[in-house]
Amino acid sequence: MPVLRALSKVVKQTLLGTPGCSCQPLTVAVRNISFSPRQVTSDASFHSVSFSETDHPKVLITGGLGQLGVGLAKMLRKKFGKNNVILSDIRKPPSSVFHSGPFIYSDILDYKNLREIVVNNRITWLFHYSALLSAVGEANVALARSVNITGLHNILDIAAEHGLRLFVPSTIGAFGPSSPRNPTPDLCVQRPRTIYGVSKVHAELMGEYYHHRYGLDFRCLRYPGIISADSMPGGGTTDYAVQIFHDAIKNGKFECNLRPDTRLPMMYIDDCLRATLEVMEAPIDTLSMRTYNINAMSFTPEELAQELQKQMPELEVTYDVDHVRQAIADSWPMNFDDSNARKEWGWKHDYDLPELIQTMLNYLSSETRVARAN
Ligand SMILES: NC(=O)c1ccc[n+]([C@@H]2O[C@H](COP(=O)([O-])OP(=O)(O)OC[C@H]3O[C@@H](n4cnc5c(N)ncnc54)[C@H](O)[C@@H]3O)[C@@H](O)[C@H]2O)c1
Ligand SMILES: C[C@@H](O)[C@H](N)C(=O)O
Repeated sequence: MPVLRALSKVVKQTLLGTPGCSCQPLTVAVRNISFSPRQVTSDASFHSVSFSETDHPKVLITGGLGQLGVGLAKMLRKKFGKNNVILSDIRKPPSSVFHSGPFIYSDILDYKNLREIVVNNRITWLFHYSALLSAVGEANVALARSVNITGLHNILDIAAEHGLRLFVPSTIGAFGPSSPRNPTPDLCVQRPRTIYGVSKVHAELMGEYYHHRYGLDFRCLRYPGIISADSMPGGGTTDYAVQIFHDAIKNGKFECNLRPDTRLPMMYIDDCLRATLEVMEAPIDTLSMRTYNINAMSFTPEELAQELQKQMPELEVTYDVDHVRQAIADSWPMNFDDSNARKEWGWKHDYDLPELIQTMLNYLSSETRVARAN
C-alpha cells in the first residue's frame, strides 16, 4: 500500500503541479519510482538507472539499415566502442554492415522481442529510427500507421520501463499548410496532411507526455531533408536532392519530381548525426524543451541544379512533377527557424550548399573511379 500511495501522490503532483514550486521536482520523483506505463500497480518496480554518466551508454538503434542508421552507428561506435552500439532492423544487412559491429533482427511491432533485446543487452540509450517516410507512407497508410504509431508506443513503453534515454527524430513534415512556412518556429500550429506528419506530431507529443508523466528522458530533433552520399533515401519528398548527385555523375542528366521553385530545408548527413549526438549528450538543464528544429540550408531544385552546374556545366535537368510529392512539399516549411537549438545547446551546422556539393561530388566521383577500375 505505501507503494500505491506514493504512486498516486506522484500522479497527482504530475497532473496538478506542486503548489508554490516553480522548479521541476516532479520528473525526478517519477523517475525515482520508475514505474512502467504497462505495469503500473501490480509490480511497480524500483529499478534505478544503472547507466552512470561516466560509463559509456549501451546503445540500440532501431530501423538502422535506412538512410541514416548505418552512419549513426559508425559515429557512435567511434565514440563509445564497437560493441556498445547495436544496429537493428527487419531487413537483411549487407555484409559490410554485418561485419562492422553488432547487428540483430528487431521488429518494433514485437514488444516482447524489443524488451528482451533491451534487457539482455543492458541497453541505456535508444535511437528510434524505424519509420515509413512521407511518400511511402501515403502509398501505404495502414502500414505507416502501424509502424510509425503502434511501433512508437512499444518504444516509449520499453524506454520508460527500463529508464532509457530515448531519441526519436521528427521532421519538417510535422508541419502543414496552416503552419508559418518562412520561417517555421519550434512552437506553432502543426496540422500536417500526411500520415507521416501526423505520426511524427503524435511522437513529439507522446514523448513529451511520457517525459512529464513518467520522467522519460525523451529527446527529439526535427530534421530537415537529409542528404547523404553513401546511403540512399527511403521514399521521402526530399529524395530528389540525393538522387540528383547520383544521376548527374552516372548519366549527366536528372529528371526532378518537384517543381523548380520548391524551397525546402536541407542538411548534410554529418551535421544531422552530430546534432543527434549533441542533443543526446546535452546536460538536462540546457534543454528547456524536448523537441527542437535543426537546420543548415534551404534551397530549391533550380538553385541546387545551378550550383551543381558550376562544377558540371554539362548537367541537364528536366522536370516531371509528381503531384503527391509536390502537394506534400508545398505544405512543408520553406525555411526552418532553429534559433532555440543554437541558443540552448549550441547547435551549429558545418555544411552550407557549396560544401555539400563539393563533399557529395568528391565522394561519388571517387566511388565511380574505383568501380571503373575494378
Ligand atoms: N532521411 C531524412 O531525410 C529524414 C528527415 C527527417 C526525419 N527523418 C527520420 O529519421 C529516421 C530515419 O530515417 P531514414 O531516412 O534512415 O529512414 P529509411 O526509410 O531510410 O529507413 C527506415 C528503416 O526502418 C525500417 N523499418 C520499417 N519497418 C520496421 C519495423 N516494423 N521494425 C523495425 N524496423 C522497421 C526499414 O527497414 C528501414 O531500414 C526516421 O524516423 C525518419 O522519419 C529522416
Ligand atoms: C523530410 C523527411 O522527413 C523525409 N526525407 C521525407 O521527405 O519524407
